Amino acid sequence: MSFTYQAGTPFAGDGLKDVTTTIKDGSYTAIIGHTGSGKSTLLQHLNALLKPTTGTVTIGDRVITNETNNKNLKPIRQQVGMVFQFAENQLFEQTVAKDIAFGPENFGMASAEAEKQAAAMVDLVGLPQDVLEKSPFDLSGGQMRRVAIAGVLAMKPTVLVLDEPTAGLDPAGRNDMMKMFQRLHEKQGMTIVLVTHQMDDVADYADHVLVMDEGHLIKEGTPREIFQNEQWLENHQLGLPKTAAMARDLTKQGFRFDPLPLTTDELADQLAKQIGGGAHD
Ligand SMILES: Nc1ncnc2c1ncn2[C@@H]1O[C@H](COP(=O)(O)OP(=O)(O)OP(=O)(O)O)[C@@H](O)[C@H]1O
Repeated sequence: MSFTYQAGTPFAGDGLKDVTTTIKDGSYTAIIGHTGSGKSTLLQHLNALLKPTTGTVTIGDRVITNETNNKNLKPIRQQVGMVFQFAENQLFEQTVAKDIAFGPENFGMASAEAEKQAAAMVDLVGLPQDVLEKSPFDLSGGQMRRVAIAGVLAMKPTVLVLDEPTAGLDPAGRNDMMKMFQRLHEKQGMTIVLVTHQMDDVADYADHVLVMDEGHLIKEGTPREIFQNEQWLENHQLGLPKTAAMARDLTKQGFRFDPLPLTTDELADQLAKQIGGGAHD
């Protein structure tokens, strides 16, 4: 598919060009690429917020083209939950419970049922029950973002699409949030699609990676395949995960790594072997 912003006007601009790919059910897919490469534009096609200018997007058994009627898109919006950058900016209700219940109620769920659902979602995102009656605006930034995510999860999506979900959080908050998505992926079998500039998160969590550049999908594969060629990454303004960069630096001191470790566990294992067992003895 291809997508042109403001197609047919003098302001037309390419967003995506000839992108062909499949995001598998149950996968944890990361989308990387430098600023303006088309990541957010691609995400918005995953729940038909944008429709392809040419070509098709197939979500489950629904085929979206430029001609698809907006009326037919509601089930897709329920199935594919979208967490935008700085999702907390979209909170607006008087209480956390009402904010989380807003989506399900809008989709026809009875109010009492939706509030029960809100209580369950607060648990799922790791917030205490007493936030339910608070104003979302009295919470910390990290808590507000969790409330926004709870509102998306309340729709019971099978796919969770995340656009830089940890931007602006401190390291501990980032780590907690990434662990939360990992739990949803592992325990509930959710398909996760993550746009990120954090190569460490790609190495730690993703099983598949799409690399975007100037609206094109220029490479896809496992994290190991994507991170195997540092020069190629540099040419596309991308870096190595910190662990891999550290291992590469250690090769200058005589250490040998094959393959280059992508996670701290892999680095520790390979180092232990080379320094006589180390902590593993
Ligand atoms: N609403 C818009 N109208 C016109 N052009 C747009 C619009 N949004 C994005 N674009 C253009 O489409 C291209 C892809 O942008 P997109 O936001 O998808 O990139 P991105 O990879 O998500 O960038 P970032 O990492 O900065 O979020 C860019 O050239 C951008 O300028």
